[in-house]
Amino acid sequence: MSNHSIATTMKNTGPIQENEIVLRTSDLTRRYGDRVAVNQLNLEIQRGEIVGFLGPNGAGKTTTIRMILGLIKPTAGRIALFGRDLASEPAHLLPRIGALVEMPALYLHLTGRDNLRAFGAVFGGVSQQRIDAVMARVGLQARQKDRVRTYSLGMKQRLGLAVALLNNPDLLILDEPANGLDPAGIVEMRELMHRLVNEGKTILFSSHLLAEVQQICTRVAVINAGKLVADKKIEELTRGQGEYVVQLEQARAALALIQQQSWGKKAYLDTTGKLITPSPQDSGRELSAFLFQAGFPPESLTPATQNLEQVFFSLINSNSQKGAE
Ligand SMILES: Nc1ncnc2c1ncn2[C@@H]1O[C@H](COP(=O)(O)OP(=O)(O)OP(=O)(O)O)[C@@H](O)[C@H]1O
Repeated sequence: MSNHSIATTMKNTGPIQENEIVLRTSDLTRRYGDRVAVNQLNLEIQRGEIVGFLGPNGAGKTTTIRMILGLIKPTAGRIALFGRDLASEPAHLLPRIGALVEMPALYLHLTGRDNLRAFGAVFGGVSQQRIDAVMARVGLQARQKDRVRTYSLGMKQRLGLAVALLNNPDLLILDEPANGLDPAGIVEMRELMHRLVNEGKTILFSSHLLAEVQQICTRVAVINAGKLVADKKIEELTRGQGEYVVQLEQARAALALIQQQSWGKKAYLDTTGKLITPSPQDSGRELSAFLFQAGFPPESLTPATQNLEQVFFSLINSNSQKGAE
């Protein structure tokens, strides 16, 4: 992401509806001179979703996020928040977004609590009770009277999130929220994001930690060179291609037999000795019946899945090749 730093939230101004489209970008484009940083991007996020926004370095994620936060203007295209046009009503709509972008701009010489007081004073209408609630939400009560200078990176990140939550925003935009966190901090951040979504918030977040994204997101939007290359539910994206993972004794003998079948030419053994194979008529039941009849009863048989990392790299590579053609 860029070096831009912001931790912000603004005032909540209205209820949101069930199944509401919280964010929609339509042909959103941003150019810097001749370079197209974001290229006709169409994204849609519904209330209650946690959407992972992925892409290699320089793909256009930060530029997109900065446009959604009203920090830079699109060259072309539109952004609608809660069904209303951002360009026409920024003062009404931006208060409903809380954002944590890169390292939050905190006052290091003040305590954690005084930071929230200071941001609360800028936003207006933030009560002491709200500050208590937000401190508890991010698990910083015990350290709230310590100066932020003494905080770990993970604690600063959580305080940044507390600032973003101060005014109870409907949509949270988090740019690399796990940035600099240790494994325990990453788990805490994941649980916190789950709790926030269970409370009715919607989250769009960027990350380079694909295993983390796979665990946390309901949906993933991938961009490359400013263009959307995938926008799918995690299960759809990681679903295998009709192959099965079979654990059985005599895997090698079963493989030899399967490879003689018209449907089984692509079968192989993985590094742990499991049999990875297509199935007759693409059905797990048919494969199981075949193995039983052939005298190779399977101990287990499950549809193969791909991990997000494999999917991500194949998407980015195939997209780059298309671009080069
Ligand atoms: N202020 C700017 N002036 C000129 N070019 C810019 C500016 N900001 C971003 N760009 C260019 O726009 C493209 C997209 O950058 P952006 O920071 O949005 O990518 P990103 O997906 O956030 O990358 P990363 O994962 O590295 O943070 C890059 O080619 C970048 O060099």
